[in-house]
Amino acid sequence: MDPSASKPSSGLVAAATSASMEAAATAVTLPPLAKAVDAYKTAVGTAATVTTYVVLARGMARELLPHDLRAAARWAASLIRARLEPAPVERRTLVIKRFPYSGGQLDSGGGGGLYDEVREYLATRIDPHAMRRLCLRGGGTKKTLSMEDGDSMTDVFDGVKFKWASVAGQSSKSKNANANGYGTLELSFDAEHTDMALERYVPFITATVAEARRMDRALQIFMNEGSSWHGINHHHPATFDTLAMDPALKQSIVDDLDRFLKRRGYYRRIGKAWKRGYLLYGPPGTGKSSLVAAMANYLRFNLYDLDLSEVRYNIALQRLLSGMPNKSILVIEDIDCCFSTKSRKEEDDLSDQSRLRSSTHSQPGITLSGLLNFIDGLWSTSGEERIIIFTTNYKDRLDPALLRPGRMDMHVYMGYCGWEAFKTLVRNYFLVDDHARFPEIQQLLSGVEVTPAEVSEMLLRSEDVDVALGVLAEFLGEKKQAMCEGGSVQSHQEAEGVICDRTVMP
Ligand SMILES: Nc1ncnc2c1ncn2[C@@H]1O[C@H](COP(=O)(O)OP(=O)(O)OP(=O)(O)O)[C@@H](O)[C@H]1O
Repeated sequence: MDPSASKPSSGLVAAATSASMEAAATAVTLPPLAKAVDAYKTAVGTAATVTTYVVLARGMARELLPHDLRAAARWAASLIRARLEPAPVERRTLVIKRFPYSGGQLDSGGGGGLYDEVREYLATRIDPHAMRRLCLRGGGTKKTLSMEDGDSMTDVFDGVKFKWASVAGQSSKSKNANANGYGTLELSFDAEHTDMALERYVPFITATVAEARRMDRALQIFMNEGSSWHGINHHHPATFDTLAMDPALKQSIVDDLDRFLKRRGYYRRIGKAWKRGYLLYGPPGTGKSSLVAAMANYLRFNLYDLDLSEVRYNIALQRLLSGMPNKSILVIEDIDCCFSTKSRKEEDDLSDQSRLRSSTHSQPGITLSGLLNFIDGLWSTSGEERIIIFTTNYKDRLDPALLRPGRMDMHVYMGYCGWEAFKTLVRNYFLVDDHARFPEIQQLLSGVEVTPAEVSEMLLRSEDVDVALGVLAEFLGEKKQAMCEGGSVQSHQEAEGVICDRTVMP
């Protein structure tokens, strides 16, 4: 056989083989775009087929199924759809209007009204970075941010979103310039949170603003004239930082106050009046008045400094005490000097008739039992969150009725200047924590009775710490000498103050 005769056929075979190889190569190297196009074509084809079937099925159903059956199917389909689709959330909106005071003046100066309270509250919640436009108002150091009319912001309370919108007033209705201010604040929220908005969120705003205003206000000290109080601004600079006393004692007072403030619910539950009594005792110049001022500054409570020598009748005392608001401190200084030495027992032994006389206008004079009864009785129930402080230089002269447990909850001894108190004073006056003369002064302090007031006076003699400490060392040396010559031996048991908590606060 001629080998050439088989050539063409082998050429065809070769050509066919190479074509199939090319096709195979093309299939292997098909680019992703081409694959996507193929997939798209397949999908379109499938969709067209499905659509055709649906149209056919609907046509057949229309032809074959009776009208009632079709209506039932439609109803079932809509029911399923309603179940699957989330229901539109119902919203509620509270409109808070800015009402004018009588005489057309707007309620705008923070003087009251829910509108102002909400504005003040929102000023603390606004995120300046999240708002495109903001209003800045106020002057001096007090500036507040608020939303522009037409803007809105979201506040989250207890995990729930509350949306606030500022809506412009309708100034076009009136030519009156004041009308520009009749804007409203609108609070919107999901309907299911209506109770929360009204019963918790809005009261929370009101309480937050009231507290912020209280912390912001200037403190006042009231003094009694007759049966009324007269207040002046109270700028006593004493704070717990500046008070020179044993750090542990100081901390225990601060902790006690903090606990007291948090205990509204607790006092209600146990059926006790929400008040706390402190008896501060110790020699003159040890800082009792300074501690009272520090407590007032810490709590931001106004002080009511009661001068009992000004009060002649129990009825006047009752009027004064009833006139004290919540969150205030009643101070009676030198309580040992306020009453005659007549003991509570003797007072209790008085006949009914004499007691009646002592509580009427016919017999002037305030009795200790009258004061205590009123503080424990009516006064306790007519207000909340009140502190009573008695001070004395002579605790041993006090009537036992004042000292019995439950009356003055905490007894605080303000003692002579010890080492820690001295270091606080030097830090306050010279901003130094250590000095070459400290060891010498520490030694001297351990042997003399010197009050923080005396030490303060010496430190004030010079602005130069070296000179002032030299003056103090000399003063302490002289005191020590005088005491040695007088043969007095110092007991410094209470040098830095001792605390005696009569009723342990749970
Ligand atoms: N513990 C203290 N810490 C800081 N300063 C004090 C302290 N004690 C006294 N001082 C200084 O002495 C001055 C008088 O003190 P303060 O009136 O507080 O003492 P007091 O114990 O209330 O005296 P008195 O019993 O005479 O009323 C204060 O203004 C203060 O400058």
